[in-house]
Amino acid sequence: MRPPLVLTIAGSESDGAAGVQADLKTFTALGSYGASAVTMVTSVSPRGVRSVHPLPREVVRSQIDAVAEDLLLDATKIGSLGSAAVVEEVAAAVRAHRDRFGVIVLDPVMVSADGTALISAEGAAAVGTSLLPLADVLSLNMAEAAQLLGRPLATSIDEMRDQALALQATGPDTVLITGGRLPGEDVVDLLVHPGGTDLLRAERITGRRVRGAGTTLSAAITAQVARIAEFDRVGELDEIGEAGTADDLVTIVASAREFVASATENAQDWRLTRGGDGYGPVNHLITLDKD
Ligand SMILES: Nc1ncnc2c1ncn2[C@@H]1O[C@H](COP(=O)(O)OP(=O)(O)OP(=O)(O)O)[C@@H](O)[C@H]1O
Ligand SMILES: Cc1ncc(COP(=O)(O)O)c(N)n1
Repeated sequence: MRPPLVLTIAGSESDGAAGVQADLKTFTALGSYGASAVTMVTSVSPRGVRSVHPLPREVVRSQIDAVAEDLLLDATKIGSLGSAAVVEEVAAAVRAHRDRFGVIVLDPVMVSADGTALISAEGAAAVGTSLLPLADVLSLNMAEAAQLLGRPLATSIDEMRDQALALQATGPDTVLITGGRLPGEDVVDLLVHPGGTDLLRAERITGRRVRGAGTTLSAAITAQVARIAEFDRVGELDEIGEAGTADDLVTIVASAREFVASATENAQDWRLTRGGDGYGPVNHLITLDKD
């Protein structure tokens, strides 16, 4: 017997709102065992990013190989990578044993919420050429979609759909473009999958500025994918109802969005900083809240 097992390949983010820290908390909150391979170290506070240090490629490779050679992974999330060298090393590590990583969810983090670049231009280009073809699920915001395609930011749902289809053509079966940046009363995310296109609407939460929602969403999708793989393994798919059918990813994404929305709402009143300002995290551990 074993729990759903998930690996995150991503950067450390010192204030715990995004990056590996947010991934591991989210995996835990959703019942998965989380392993990690750290790709870079960032010094971040709610006021912004102070420094970004990609790790040497061999350090990243060694962590991935150690985990993938020995642990029975159900799913892997790939997040922030920092440099073209690390992107290429991660792609090489995955290609060497593609079957050992389970379902791969790629969240190609490019820019932090305060506008700081988290990867070089060559690194971003390498994500497009080397990692997109290896991903099963691509989860990204509108700015990341535009950058990967070399197009302007989408200004309508139709343009989001065109960009999602263009990204799907590069490899991943399922592409989720999140629409936090598209103005409107509702937030609309767009999901393209083998069965068609779905628009996922939710009421926009207004209030304090949030950081880490995108990271938490892709981590929640990864954890749910692993949970379904685990139910499948032990022959208990019936117990989770719809989320075990052909519409898996639509249901999984919808439930991951609900998780992020509750985690965002729940942390609206948090004041973690001395000055009380800056971007606030979501409450990743909302499922463990006893109140
Ligand atoms: N104001 C909001 N109210 C409700 N949901 C939101 C809001 N903003 C974003 N979301 C949801 O959060 C998820 C992440 O979306 P977003 O487009 O903001 O990604 P992001 O830019 O990577 O986020 P972040 O930089 O905060 O991590 C999506 O599911 C989106 O619908
Ligand atoms: C190491 C690291 N990873 C990711 C993000 C951004 O995440 P998000 O897009 O969720 O704000 C970040 N700021 N730092």
